[in-house]
Amino acid sequence: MRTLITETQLSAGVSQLAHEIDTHYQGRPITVVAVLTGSVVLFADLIRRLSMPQRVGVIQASSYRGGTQAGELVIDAKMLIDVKNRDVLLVDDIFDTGATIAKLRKELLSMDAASVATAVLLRKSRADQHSRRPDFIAFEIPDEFVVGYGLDYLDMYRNLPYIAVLEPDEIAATAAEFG
Ligand SMILES: O=P(O)(O)OC[C@H]1O[C@H](OP(=O)(O)OP(=O)(O)O)[C@H](O)[C@@H]1O
Ligand code: HPA
Repeated sequence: MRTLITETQLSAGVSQLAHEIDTHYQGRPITVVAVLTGSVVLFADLIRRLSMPQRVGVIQASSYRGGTQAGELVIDAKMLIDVKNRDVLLVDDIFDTGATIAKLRKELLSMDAASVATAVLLRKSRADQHSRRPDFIAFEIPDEFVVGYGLDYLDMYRNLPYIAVLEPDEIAATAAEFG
């Protein structure tokens, strides 16, 4: 595993992300929505650095079940709190193809959220992305499969305190052992 972003760099990046979000909202109350499962580590760190009044909620979206390529995107909003007429900040760990963020944003707007802004820890640089960029991005990264700080392969590695690239032989070894 090759470390891409250290624990110290993550902490500084999340603080900077929170600062940009604070500057944008100027103390206005927001509803922060975590995209389960990958954003849980970022979410816990981010909301404690934001200074405006917050309601917090969760929504589940999953498309990488068991693989490193996106499949069908399934959204489960059963646990989501009411977002009608609220300014929503949607928080996810990674913007890869961008499909998850794009679909969730539409979903929240269809629930009559007053506004939906998006914040991600990582944005992958790849050619075939949804055109709307996240509003707040902590780190731009190359197009490699990464794990740690909430990001998984086969639900493993979410607990790592840093972001690492999982090389193809490690992907195969993980699948053989835990798949
Ligand atoms: O930009 P995209 O190509 O849509 O990819 C990004 C999404 O993929 C991952 O979720 P995943 O489907 O793996 O579910 P998980 O959060 O439960 O790991 C990640 O947490 C993002 O939500
Ligand atoms: O690079 C990634 N790693 C883990 N999960 C992901 N979901 C989209 N891209 C990634």
